Amino acid sequence: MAIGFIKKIFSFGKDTVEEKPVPAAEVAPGMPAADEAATTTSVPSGHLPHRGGEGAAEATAEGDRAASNEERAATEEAKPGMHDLAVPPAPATSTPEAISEEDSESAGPTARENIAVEEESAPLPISPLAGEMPGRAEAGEAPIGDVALGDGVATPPSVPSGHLPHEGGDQSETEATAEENRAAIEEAMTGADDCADLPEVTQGDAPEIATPEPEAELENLAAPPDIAPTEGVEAGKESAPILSPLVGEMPGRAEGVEAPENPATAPSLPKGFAASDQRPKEQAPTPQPKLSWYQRLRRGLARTSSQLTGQIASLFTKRKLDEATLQDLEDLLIQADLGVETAMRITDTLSSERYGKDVTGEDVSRIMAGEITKVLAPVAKPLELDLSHKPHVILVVGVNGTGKTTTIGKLAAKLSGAGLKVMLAAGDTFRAAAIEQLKIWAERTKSDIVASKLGADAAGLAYEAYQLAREKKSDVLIIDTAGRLQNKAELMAELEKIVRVLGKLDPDAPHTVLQTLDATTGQNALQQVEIFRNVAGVSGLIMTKLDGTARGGILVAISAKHKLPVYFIGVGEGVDDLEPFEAKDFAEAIAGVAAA
Ligand SMILES: Nc1nc2c(ncn2[C@@H]2O[C@H](COP(=O)(O)OP(=O)(O)OP(=O)(O)O)[C@@H](O)[C@H]2O)c(=O)[nH]1
Repeated sequence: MAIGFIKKIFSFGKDTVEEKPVPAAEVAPGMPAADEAATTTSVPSGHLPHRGGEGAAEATAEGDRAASNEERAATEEAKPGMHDLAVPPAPATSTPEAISEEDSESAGPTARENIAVEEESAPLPISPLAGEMPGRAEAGEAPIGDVALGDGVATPPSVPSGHLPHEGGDQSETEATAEENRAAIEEAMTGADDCADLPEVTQGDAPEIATPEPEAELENLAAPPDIAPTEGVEAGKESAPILSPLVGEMPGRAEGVEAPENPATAPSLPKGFAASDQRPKEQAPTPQPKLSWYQRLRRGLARTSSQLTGQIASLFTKRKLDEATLQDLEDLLIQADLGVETAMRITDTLSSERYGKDVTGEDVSRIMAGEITKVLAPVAKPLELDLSHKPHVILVVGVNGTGKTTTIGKLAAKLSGAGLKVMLAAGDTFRAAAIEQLKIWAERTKSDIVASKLGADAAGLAYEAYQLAREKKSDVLIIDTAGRLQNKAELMAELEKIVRVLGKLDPDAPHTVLQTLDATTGQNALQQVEIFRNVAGVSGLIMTKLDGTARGGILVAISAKHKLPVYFIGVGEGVDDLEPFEAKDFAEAIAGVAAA
């Protein structure tokens, strides 16, 4: 094997490629020959992630999600081993280092037998949806760890958007087929705009349970023979045949009552009359052109900026700049989540330029945009991939619903679109819909996928996925994780374990730990970063949902405090709605000044 080879540093998002020699010692076990590493395709955009963090702040509960996370803990307790899954046609494994101590029970070779690897565009089976899975229900039903994927739990037709329900509901038998289920999820994942306002399915929404077709079973995941019927699910019950009503019972066909032949036919007018129809003609709706990502960003931040500019304008009406005004301005900026540090930067600059003089709202906005840009510019960095790792491992972490799975899909699309070999690992083993969602993303983006069943050990899955990605010579492995509140100690410990287990295969892995932040969150996001950074070594951020009613100011406060790279921003649910983070664009959008 060649010792000296070229380590290619790929910057993903911006800029270009940098080459530097790598000492042989850096080559991970199982690494391919140097020439293999060097032949990888170029990727869009440069910066090395940094890891680690300072002391964690005390966490606070995030009300409405707390209950479901407690259930997750219960699910965790009750989840079965992975050995009850059927063996997939897995490639031969060379386990470079055995997992020992407390990790061995989950990440050892037995776990390997239970992982399903699906090649790109293989037909996928349908799995039950998140909220309908036992162990996820609000009512605290017992988890059914033994239920393999493919035990179809269908989406009720009213399930909104790509974010499938987290909460459970009553279960009932339906005629839904696996295909319908899958179609519903796919539709939900694409119908961003249409679904944005739909309510989340709650416990009372009675999700439906589909009777799975035998062929719809996962080819490599089988239900164990001793599967117990879960509460609310009547296993093996035959569905009643659908009977059409008798003719006499049909509306308008009751005995002796014949429906008018054609009620819609207008009577013919006598000679000398003419029919006129004054009703407004129905206009075919003109399709709205999709806004550019920048327009969506500005629209998303409009609430923050218009509130700020409105308040600033009224503060500076016919007033000379004095101490009291500066103090009022500082308060406004802090209320907009910008953080004390940035608020003081802005007031200091304003004071040094205009103290004792007349000041307009526009003056303030201009200075504000400039100072925010200065805070954000150092963190607006491309996501750098070191493809000599083969694979570069990206672990995606964050609180529930912050957009991890969706962001992984978007990243995979960019990477595989650039010719890289991508593997996804469905490490969110708590939520069936998350597994299904990731499978769909894998299919769409022509990525390989490693998935296991609901309730499987996430650290074991991550370990197996890493080994398989090495064997298949994937360029990038992206590992999804279950969403968790930052104040749930046991779930955070599980995340720590995933990181530790990956480190057994390569001490530098995971090479990037990405945290997704929901832009609509506000102040809590600061604390999320603090805790996840300490537990999982977050090395970079992606802020999602900046197209919604975003409170983007918090990203400024986070950047000022943590100085973590912000790689991308999410501006929609579609596959292309992920943009490299640009400090100036973002600052101008918050300050409400026109792009220069
Ligand atoms: N508008 C908008 N919606 C987004 C964006 N990113 C994700 N979403 C939506 O947010 C919801 C949650 O996204 P997921 O990707 O399921 O979030 P998650 O973090 O994986 O969720 P858990 O698995 O519960 O932890 C879905 O409806 C997504 O379509 C974005 O940039 N803009």
